[in-house]
Amino acid sequence: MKPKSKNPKFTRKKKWVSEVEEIELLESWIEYGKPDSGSNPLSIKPLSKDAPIGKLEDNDDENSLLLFSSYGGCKKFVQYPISQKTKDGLAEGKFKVTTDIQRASLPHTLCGRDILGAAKTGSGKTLAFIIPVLEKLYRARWGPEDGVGCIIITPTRELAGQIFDVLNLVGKRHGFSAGLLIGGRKDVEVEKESVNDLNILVCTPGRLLQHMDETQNFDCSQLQILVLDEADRILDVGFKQALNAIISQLPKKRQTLLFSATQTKSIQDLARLSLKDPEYISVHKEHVTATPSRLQQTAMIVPLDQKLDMLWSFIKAHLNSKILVFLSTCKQVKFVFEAFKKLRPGIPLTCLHGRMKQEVRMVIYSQFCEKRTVLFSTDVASRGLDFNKAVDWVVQVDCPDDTASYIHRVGRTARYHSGGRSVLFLTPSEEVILQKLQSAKVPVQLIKANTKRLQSVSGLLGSLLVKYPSMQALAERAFITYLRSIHKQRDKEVFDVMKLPIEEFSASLGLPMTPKVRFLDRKSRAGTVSEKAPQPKIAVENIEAKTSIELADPNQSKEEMEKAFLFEKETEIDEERIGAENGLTAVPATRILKKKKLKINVHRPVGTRVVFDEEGNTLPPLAAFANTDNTGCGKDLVEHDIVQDRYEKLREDMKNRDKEDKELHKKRLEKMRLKEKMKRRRAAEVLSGSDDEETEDRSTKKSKIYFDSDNEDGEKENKYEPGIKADSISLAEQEALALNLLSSMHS
Ligand SMILES: Nc1ncnc2c1ncn2[C@@H]1O[C@H](COP(=O)(O)OP(=O)(O)OP(=O)(O)O)[C@@H](O)[C@H]1O
Repeated sequence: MKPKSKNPKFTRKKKWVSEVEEIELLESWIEYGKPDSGSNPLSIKPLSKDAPIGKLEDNDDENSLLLFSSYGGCKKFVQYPISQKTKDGLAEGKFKVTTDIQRASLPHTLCGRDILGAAKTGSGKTLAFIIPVLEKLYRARWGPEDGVGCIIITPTRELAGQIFDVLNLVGKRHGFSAGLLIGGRKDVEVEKESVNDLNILVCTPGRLLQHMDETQNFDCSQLQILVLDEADRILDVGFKQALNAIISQLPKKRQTLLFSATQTKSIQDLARLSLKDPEYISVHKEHVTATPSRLQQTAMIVPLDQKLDMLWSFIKAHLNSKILVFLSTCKQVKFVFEAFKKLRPGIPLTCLHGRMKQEVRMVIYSQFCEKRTVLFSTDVASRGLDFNKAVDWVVQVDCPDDTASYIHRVGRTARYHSGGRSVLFLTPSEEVILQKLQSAKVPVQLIKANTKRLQSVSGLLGSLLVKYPSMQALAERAFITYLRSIHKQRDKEVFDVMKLPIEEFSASLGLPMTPKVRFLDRKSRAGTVSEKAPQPKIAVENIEAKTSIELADPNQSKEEMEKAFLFEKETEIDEERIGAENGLTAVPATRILKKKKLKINVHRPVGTRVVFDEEGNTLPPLAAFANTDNTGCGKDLVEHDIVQDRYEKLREDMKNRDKEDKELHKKRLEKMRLKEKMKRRRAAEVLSGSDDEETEDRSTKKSKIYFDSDNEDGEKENKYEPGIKADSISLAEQEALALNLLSSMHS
């Protein structure tokens, strides 16, 4: 029974389901459930006695309809007891055959039951909740004057936009009004005026709460159905407060649908949502893997300081692919995007992160849907997004927070019936996550990268940082935010900031000095690290500032390049080896961190202060940083040497680059001059054609014409030899002069 509206505005005036439509609806049900002869056609009995009867919620004051829960076997949408309007919408969207999750959940959701739906990424969960939403309101004869009947909550704005599009497509034959309420849009005031007239809200938690708090008369008291897409994320701590506040304002009597590829089963979460006997529908159970079977997943061990080299080389080897690259922080995304853009890999690059303006985010999202590019992104693009044309590769440069995050990230490829590939870069200390993935039924193959094809970019990044001072700040922020993100990770078994080669990492970003990270005592850190695990020691001296990058062989085919780069030698996940390495890391990292009170200074990198030694020479500030204990003189020197060394290399590199630039400039000038000369000669020939007899005067005339066109004031001046009047020398003389100049430049 539809709840009675307290608000006079919401009294039902119009019947939205006409008699004819109602009969059509019933006929479609009758078609699949033979009614007993002579029985009331509105009370349909199940086909078999064993099949459970799901009592459809009273959709009409007079009639109570029955629906079979055993519709699970129907493969085509046209066979379902849904309205013709929804069927038409589905047909227009070219949705004919149901997917597993749709087939498994629709019989329950259409009966009005609460469900927790779990199915692999890209398996069609969106339609699995859009259809019952439309049907619920349709059967309740919901109309514009009834206000908000459904709320769909989703964690990101892009995903909300995507769901809104599907809703518009499938529900366009219905008369419901729907609105997209997401943050970052300026028109919140306009939204406030119309939000009460909307029937279906697709929103992010923040914006919905804003309306609940600020919009006058905002009324959800008649809500019929609530959907949480990416439910586990919405129920996560990040959204906890907002969600609790939202739920407290919704009526308890409603249908609630939770969907995700990684579903929550926490009793607390379910209690928070006041679910009523929810059905747990998981199509995972029947599958061997938790990820799509068409997804080829690989992982590589890459030392932290070689990650950018690896990423660069990967991109260069896959220039014809659509690649989605995940990094852990906005600053990293910004830095890698800006730096790689300047280095021009030969494929368009874009980036997406939460700090961007919403309009820009939307443009980038739709660009990536259309074009073959590389998109650097934070986890803002990790859930739900269905990039139109298939993503070929998902590259996880930084390790995901947990297995759920991994599943969602790789789920951006291999969607519906298409295939895809993914690669995960793991630092040696993060290798343990592979075990966790395996136990979560995620089949990842550990492969070895072909290091012969690895192209180093750290030297180039160093030069970029010198050339573009703003890049230096970006690199510092990328460095610091990455370390902070690792420090903040909950799973200390996988993430241990103490195990990271910090100096080398800083150098790999092109930073001449390591920005200050306030670890407590560095000396004790060194001690703890050596106790725990062997580090990939890559000497700073070895990171050569290379000034050029090899270009990928254009004659090589795409497949060849990819194979050569990645699959030098593939190995299965070696459980014993992981176990052995785990043995080395037996000391729980949390304890060490607690004792040391790790603090990372974000605001004041040491690199901004100049320190002088006793003789007045400038010392790199890192030397001061190294001097954390009174007796650490030797260490200071080592630190100093390393930094000095790096400085020298950078300086040398810059000198070489300057030389190259000058040469280039010279050549360019030379070309210009030759062009000018040719122009003059041509002008001279034109003039000589009109008067062959003239010689002396002609040359004057010609130069006059030439110089007049160059100088609007009519002032004649020789471009190359100031002080010599152009019309005082002949053309032959001018040419000789130019040749002389050129030859002197060459020498
Ligand atoms: N029945 C269907 N017939 C044809 N295509 C479908 C059907 N259901 C879904 N799709 C298509 O499959 C793709 C993935 O669907 P959807 O985005 O709903 O997946 P999802 O399960 O929600 O994924 P994620 O877990 O990543 O959010 C979309 O392009 C969608 O159009």
